[in-house]
Amino acid sequence: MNETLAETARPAATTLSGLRFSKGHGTGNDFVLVADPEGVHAISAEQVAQLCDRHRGIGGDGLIRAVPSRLLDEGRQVLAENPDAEWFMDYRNGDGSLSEMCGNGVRVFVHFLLAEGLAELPAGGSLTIGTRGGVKTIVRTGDGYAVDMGPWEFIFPDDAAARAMDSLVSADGLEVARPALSVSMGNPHTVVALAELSELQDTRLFTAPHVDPTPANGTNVEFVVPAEPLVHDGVGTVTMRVHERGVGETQSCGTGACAAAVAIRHWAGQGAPDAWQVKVPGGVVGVKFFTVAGGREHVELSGPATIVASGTLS
Ligand SMILES: N[C@@H](CCC[C@H](N)C(=O)O)C(=O)O
Repeated sequence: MNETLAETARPAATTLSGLRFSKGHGTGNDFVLVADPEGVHAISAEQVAQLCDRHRGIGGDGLIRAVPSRLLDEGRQVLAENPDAEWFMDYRNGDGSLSEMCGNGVRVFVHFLLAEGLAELPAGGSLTIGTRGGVKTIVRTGDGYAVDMGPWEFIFPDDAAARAMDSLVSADGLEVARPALSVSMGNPHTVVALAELSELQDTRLFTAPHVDPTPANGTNVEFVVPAEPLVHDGVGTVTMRVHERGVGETQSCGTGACAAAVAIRHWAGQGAPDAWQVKVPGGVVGVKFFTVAGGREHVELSGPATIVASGTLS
């Protein structure tokens, strides 16, 4: 199991029997969702792995527990930053490991809170939630939600602005190791550019790509092919496949799409657009760069969110 983030002290694992759950996805990145308004369901890493098992469980790339921020140590830190962040997205990867952030998960989480009547998001309004990657603000869009994901950063910052690449990635199906750039969206990503869609198809992601050097807490690896031409009507387009830390290949990764847009824009240089569409096996997500008060650049991720089923664990 991926030991990425320190576990804080938690109560003994909950009994799963009788627990209500929903199943949802954002562009095919799928999650088991559990509402825990009393903060009494400390679902352990092992239980998450059981529930996310695609043959013996419900199946999912990760599990999201909705818990009031005031009932979690990490949540209380978030409340100090923003007292409006009533709900905390307690996210775990399918293998039970913690991650700081999940971009598709945030949209599905908000959709779940609304469906369960736990929060309100009136048209024109916004909802603020807590995550291990900080406070996120969400608004509705025509076909889903847009999330202010906050700022991005280079993971290996030395001279990064001047440098195109900082690591080498090898994967089954790629004959030689490829140069890559590592970007943090709260969680770690390593973006590898490929020249052709056929090369992207031939890359095999059953096993984790090898990244050298690997970011300290492991990394999610995005393989991207820029469109030709790259920009159409002011919007850049990129096609992406991803191998996620703690999961394996997934149909989509929201934070990965943001990291891919950061890397491609960096490689494209001056004049590259601030609006991107990222095509993933499970659909399309939008990424935009914008400047907030104080001059810092933030990334917005947009896309759909769907709840497909709800039930009770036996
Ligand atoms: N699929 C997510 C990212 C989930 C976490 C990731 N596997 C990690 O360990 O950082 C997304 O949509 O961002």
